[in-house]
Amino acid sequence: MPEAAAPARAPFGARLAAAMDAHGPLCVGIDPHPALLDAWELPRTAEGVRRFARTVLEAAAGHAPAIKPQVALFEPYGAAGFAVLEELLAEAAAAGVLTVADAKRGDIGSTMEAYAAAWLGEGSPLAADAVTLSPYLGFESLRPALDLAARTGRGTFVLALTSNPEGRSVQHAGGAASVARAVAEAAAAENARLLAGTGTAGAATAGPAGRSATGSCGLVVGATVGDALAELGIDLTAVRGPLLAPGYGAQGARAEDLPAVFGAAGGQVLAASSRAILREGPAVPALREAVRRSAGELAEALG
Ligand SMILES: O=C(O)c1cc(=O)[nH]c(=O)n1[C@@H]1O[C@H](COP(=O)(O)O)[C@@H](O)[C@H]1O
Repeated sequence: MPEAAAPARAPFGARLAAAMDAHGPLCVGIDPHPALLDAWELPRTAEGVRRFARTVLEAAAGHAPAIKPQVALFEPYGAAGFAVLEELLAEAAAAGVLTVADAKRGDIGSTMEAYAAAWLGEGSPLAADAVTLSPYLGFESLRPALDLAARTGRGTFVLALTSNPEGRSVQHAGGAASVARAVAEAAAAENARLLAGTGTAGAATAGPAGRSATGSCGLVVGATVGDALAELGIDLTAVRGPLLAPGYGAQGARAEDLPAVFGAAGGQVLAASSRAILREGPAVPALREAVRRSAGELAEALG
């Protein structure tokens, strides 16, 4: 797979920190569930998904630092669905909104190279600012994506403690030496390496405490995980990277719950919300109001 020359793009960690300073800690999920398309009186087709995604982007632009399209909900439309995703990523870039492709990729290293090229590679039509990754084939199996992200100024969010209750059975395994803790420590090592290096994968910023030196290797830590961090002895401030926190909104976590969950790492949190906002559509003003309300309560809770 040919790789185009690396661009003059600031590292993802620094770009996200700046965007969060400007617009707060909300990532708007774009999850075009069939039931939401019905509620918005849109067809269950790629064209329906296109109109849905454009509407959400219009409501979010200027009011949230990032959007997170859920790739699974574009996939059922095949090539036409991926074409809509490509358009959305390009339109978000033009609107100055960062994109997190929620693809949860993870495979053996040689295959991971191809996933990395698709979601993080220069010139790829599906390249986003960051992609979600699953580390359950071993954190180092993600190396091709981590390295390509560093070269292209893009980022990764690696699943550590997911928002669903079933996640515990794998992520808490090992007790004091839990799987989740190993993932967090590997991300911390990655960011330490990148921040000490050439400056291509993270950068010092003047943001609030917790974002003062933000690497480009983030973690996914659900807003619903309760006291799991204390229970497992995980220090997320040591990760020095952004924390994507789904579970806020439709899955039950409230903004006021976040300080207790994340403690001193609150400044690193980018809370993701999809259905709780999307249910307010299809009118752009109502959606925008939901975005502003969520962004406001998150900013107040996280400081
Ligand atoms: O990686 C994710 O974003 C993710 C990780 C996780 O632990 N839990 C989780 O809900 N998500 C995603 O975040 C979104 C949550 O959607 P809502 O529950 O509608 O806000 C979905 O697209 C999920 O796939």
